[in-house]
Amino acid sequence: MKVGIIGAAGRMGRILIEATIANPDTTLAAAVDVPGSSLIGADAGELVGQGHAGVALADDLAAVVKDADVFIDFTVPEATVKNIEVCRAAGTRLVIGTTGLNDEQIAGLRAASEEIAICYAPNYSIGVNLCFKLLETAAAVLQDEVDIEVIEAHHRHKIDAPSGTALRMGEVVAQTLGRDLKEVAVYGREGRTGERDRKTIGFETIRAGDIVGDHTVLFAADGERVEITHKASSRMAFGRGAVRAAAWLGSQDKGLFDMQDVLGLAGDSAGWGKG
Ligand SMILES: NC(=O)C1=CN([C@@H]2O[C@H](COP(=O)(O)OP(=O)(O)OC[C@H]3O[C@@H](n4cnc5c(N)ncnc54)[C@H](OP(=O)(O)O)[C@@H]3O)[C@@H](O)[C@H]2O)C=CC1
Ligand SMILES: O=C(O)C1=N[C@H](C(=O)O)C[C@H](O)C1
Repeated sequence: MKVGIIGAAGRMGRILIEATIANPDTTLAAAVDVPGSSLIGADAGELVGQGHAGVALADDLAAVVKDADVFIDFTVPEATVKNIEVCRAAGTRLVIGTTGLNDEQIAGLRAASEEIAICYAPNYSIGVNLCFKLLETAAAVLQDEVDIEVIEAHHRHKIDAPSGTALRMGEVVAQTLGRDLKEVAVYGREGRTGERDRKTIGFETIRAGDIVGDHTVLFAADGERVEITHKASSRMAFGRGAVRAAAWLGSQDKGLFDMQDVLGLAGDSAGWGKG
């Protein structure tokens, strides 16, 4: 499968180049970053210390969109929205890891997936996707007898909060409990808050240092607590998963999928394509 990387000079982009080169099912065919970057024209393989790959970093997706079967986009929402349109016009598949898209941007993505195959997931690590299933079980068993809080920690460079993964964890729990996350979410607390309402789902965000990505969902009852925690110690956990998704997406013509589909875990869960 010929794979192109968008946001190739970024933290995840570099990892994705490495992961694409390392995966026996994928070949690096294109790499794109933002116009004006001093790295435009550099060889993508050399950029990540993997030797010459014969793929020069481009600054215009439209110019290289036909070079790959699937593109992987880990950039910013505004760029992702434009990239979706370029891929839609070219009929090229897209794996999206960018988080922080608003409802309107997600609606656009959903519309594009009627013409091309799109995989969109807030977290491509296998461990986090397993946690989504564990959260369904925990919420179904503990039901309305617990207070639920989602706690996440990331590096100081992260620009969106809460993380896409934390929001998805909240959605999975809320959907299992028959609640609407938009109505019950509480984002941080300050001042005289009053007693906690058991129906709410709280989110706490930490931004510090070089934390790759930690997520905990806390279910607290009177007398006991359950915590489901995932800690990423390397971005390669996300990179390997996203490249696996790209290889999988190659056999799809159109539709909206997420990492649960790639791993065969999709069912009643609250994936992007399901809600
Ligand atoms: N789903 C998942 O598993 C994961 C998702 N993420 C998400 O991925 C996204 C990127 O994260 P990260 O790699 O840390 O961020 P970075 O800022 O390190 O990388 C983003 C890259 O995209 C580039 N870029 C910006 N605009 C464009 C454009 N129009 N065309 C091409 N490239 C562009 C940036 O260039 P410049 O810096 O010059 O603006 C930068 O090189 C975030 O939304 C993050 O939350 C991260 C990890 C895992
Ligand atoms: O920005 C990051 O770094 C990450 N973002 C994703 C998110 O917002 O959930 C996934 C991962 O935790 C790393």
